[in-house]
Amino acid sequence: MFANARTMGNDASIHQHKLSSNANSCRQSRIVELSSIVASNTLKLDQYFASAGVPTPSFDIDAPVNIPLPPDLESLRESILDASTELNELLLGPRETMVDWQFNYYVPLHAISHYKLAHTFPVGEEASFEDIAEKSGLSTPLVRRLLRHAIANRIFKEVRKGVVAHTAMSRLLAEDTLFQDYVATGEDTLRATSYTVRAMLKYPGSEEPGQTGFSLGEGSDDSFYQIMASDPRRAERFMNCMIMKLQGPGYDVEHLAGYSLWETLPAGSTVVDVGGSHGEVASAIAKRYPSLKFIVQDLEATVDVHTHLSDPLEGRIRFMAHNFFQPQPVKGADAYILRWILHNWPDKYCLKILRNLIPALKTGARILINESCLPEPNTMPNRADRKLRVNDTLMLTLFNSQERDEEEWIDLFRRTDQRFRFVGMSTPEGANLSTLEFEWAPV
Ligand SMILES: C[S@@+](CC[C@H](N)C(=O)[O-])C[C@H]1O[C@@H](n2cnc3c(N)ncnc32)[C@H](O)[C@@H]1O
Repeated sequence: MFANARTMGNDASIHQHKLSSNANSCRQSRIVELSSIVASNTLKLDQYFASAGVPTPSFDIDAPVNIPLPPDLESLRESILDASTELNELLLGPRETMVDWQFNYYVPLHAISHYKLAHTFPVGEEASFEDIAEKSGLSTPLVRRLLRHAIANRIFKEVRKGVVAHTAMSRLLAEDTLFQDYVATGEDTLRATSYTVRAMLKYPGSEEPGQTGFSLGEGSDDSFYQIMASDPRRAERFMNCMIMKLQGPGYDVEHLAGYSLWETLPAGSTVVDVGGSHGEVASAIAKRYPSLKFIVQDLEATVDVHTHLSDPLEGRIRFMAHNFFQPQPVKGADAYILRWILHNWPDKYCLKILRNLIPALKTGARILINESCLPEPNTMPNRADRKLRVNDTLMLTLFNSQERDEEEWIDLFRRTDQRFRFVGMSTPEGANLSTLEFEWAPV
């Protein structure tokens, strides 16, 4: 009887195999389709690495921390990442995909950051858990547990039992100060994240920057910027974290400097960059268009320290302290830029910022918004879409603000004043930010 059952079982599995082979010969399953995308595109990348003499990706201490690729191959890399993520999640299945078993990934990272564990021995050398414990003041068992969690994520490696060495990732933690600040800031962001729904419950529908997950997590009614202003080191850490996040071609100011409006402006035109920070955008446009003049406005504390410009730009770029919640003092300029300003503010405050421009606007003046523009559903590769949605929720957590789609941007201007005319939107190849152009058209 047992023998029969075994035979039946074998027959059944053979039958099942035949069925799935037949199905596959009719139509490839999604997982096979994805694995083919991964295989063929990875082969192309590997051929490029070999022909360009670029090392293939690795976590060795000397490995490049970014993968340097020309734009056409960058899109190939994205397609591999998208396909392999989908394949991974299909094979995990719905339940395991949603169960975030890495929810405390940041505990070892924060411990490494606080106790400077990556600094306890030089890159290229080895250290025992005991050595690291002695230098950090933590106990050996705690160091072992925390580092083995990190090691499972390729941060350090255990070269022999009880002895660790650096990988490319632990090297970043040891040597890259921007990256160190990025990790340290993650602690603030995680706390704020875990308070987001609590803030929504406590302040339903709030558009106040002091009623966010961030503020609630801090036990404060102050906004993110007020809290940062009270702690200069924390503010610097956050700024470094932003600099790190924005490295790479997607956020390059050259995308905005290449915008079509600049070449149509008459010689001597004035462009105002509202909240223009260090003047990077103004400098990039000024270098390409020597006949344009710029005024960069920001809060007093920011503009004071950023007055060093290269000679040819001196005289064409002027810095001015201006709070954009006050009426715009530069009247009759040809264009006003707001790059990455409005996504930090809920609609209620965006309306105030935009209405403060109106008394200064001459007929035909252009307002350029340079911001993320959320895509229509199902129009963007999944990884890029996830990044945008992560940022949108982060805006909620930190500011009670949001990222917006094209319709929402147009609607924001319509609600500000019906006399704004939408001219158009463009997103250059490879840019993470879109430019939306509006014209002041009172008649
Ligand atoms: C996300 S940054 C964008 C900076 C710059 N536009 C860019 O694209 O790199 C926001 C800027 O708004 C400035 N800012 C914040 N509140 C402001 C206010 N009330 N008035 C003027 N500038 C302000 C900040 O100092 C900061 O430089």
